[in-house]
Amino acid sequence: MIEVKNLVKKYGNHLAIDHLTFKIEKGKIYGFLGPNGAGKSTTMNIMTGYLGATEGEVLINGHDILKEPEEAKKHIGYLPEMPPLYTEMTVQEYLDFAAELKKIPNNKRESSVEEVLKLAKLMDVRERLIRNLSKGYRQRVGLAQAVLGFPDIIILDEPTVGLDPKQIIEIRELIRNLAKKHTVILSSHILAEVREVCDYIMIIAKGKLVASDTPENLEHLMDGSESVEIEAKAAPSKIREILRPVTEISTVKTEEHADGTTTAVIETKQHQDIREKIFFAFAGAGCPLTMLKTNRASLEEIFLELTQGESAVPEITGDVEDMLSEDEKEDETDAGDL
Ligand SMILES: Nc1ncnc2c1ncn2[C@@H]1O[C@H](COP(=O)(O)OP(=O)(O)OP(=O)(O)O)[C@@H](O)[C@H]1O
Repeated sequence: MIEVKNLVKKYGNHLAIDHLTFKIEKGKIYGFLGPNGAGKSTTMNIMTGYLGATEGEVLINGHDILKEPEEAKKHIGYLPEMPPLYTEMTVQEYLDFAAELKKIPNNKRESSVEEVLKLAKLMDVRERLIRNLSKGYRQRVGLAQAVLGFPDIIILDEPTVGLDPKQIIEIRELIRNLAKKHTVILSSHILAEVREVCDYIMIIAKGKLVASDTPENLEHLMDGSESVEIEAKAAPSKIREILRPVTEISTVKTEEHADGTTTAVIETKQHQDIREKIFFAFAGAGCPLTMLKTNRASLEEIFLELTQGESAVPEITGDVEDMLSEDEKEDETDAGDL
């Protein structure tokens, strides 16, 4: 569906995209995750034909975005980071105009615009001038424009920026609904958002793809990312002896405590679940286990590890309210005012 091959973008001497290669398959929600300045917007701008690449190739359903832009762009709807809205137009006028630009056939324009007005919950403001809308509503207008004509691929650069918590939930719902029929690619510096919405995450740091997988697999990705921690009433040597028959174990690190207990961090060779085996080994030896738990690296830890040294880290809370930046919180107060 989309193939990005060896993409390089230099701004002067600054290497913003450093040999990016990836494929996007049909019918999933993909998330570009990375700190500010990682190269997400640049990649999206190149993929949608807004920006030329220094090197490399982008194929959209087999069409080169630079060599056959018209054919390639037919398949894409794009919400850029700063949507170029004509603020002196009403919402309706702007979407009619966008439908014309997208070459939606005359007899389908009205119904197509009507459909996206409903979808983006813009019916009540359709006659308002865009300049009088709050940031949240403007974002919806940009989204409606991206979805207009229902292209196969919908690319959204930071789609929830500037929205209030209720709107964020609504837009996420909308994205999930879109994904039933379309391929959606969105970028975000908010980890919780990407984790919640996306089937597949691509982590970008300093213009490089540092990881790409499902959220679940990413959590298994890092070496030693899964380990079992136990505490038992025994000396370290006894614990090692009890664990010896469990062949899946690769390393055991022990720490002895003054109360006669020992904690041990046990790692396996291939992330196998060995909790039951550990339990029965200790039970068989008549040695009381006082604690047994799995330590898995969270996606937050993986993100930080992979993007270490970047200027900023993602917001990592799961709570929508907490996800708002200070600017966005200010917006929140007037988001309902239109
Ligand atoms: N027009 C430009 N001229 C020079 N440098 C640029 C330009 N646009 C982007 N950059 C630089 O390229 C790098 C990647 O920027 P980009 O906007 O793609 O990152 P991003 O991941 O989208 O970040 P953000 O979330 O802050 O938008 C950054 O270092 C940025 O400063």
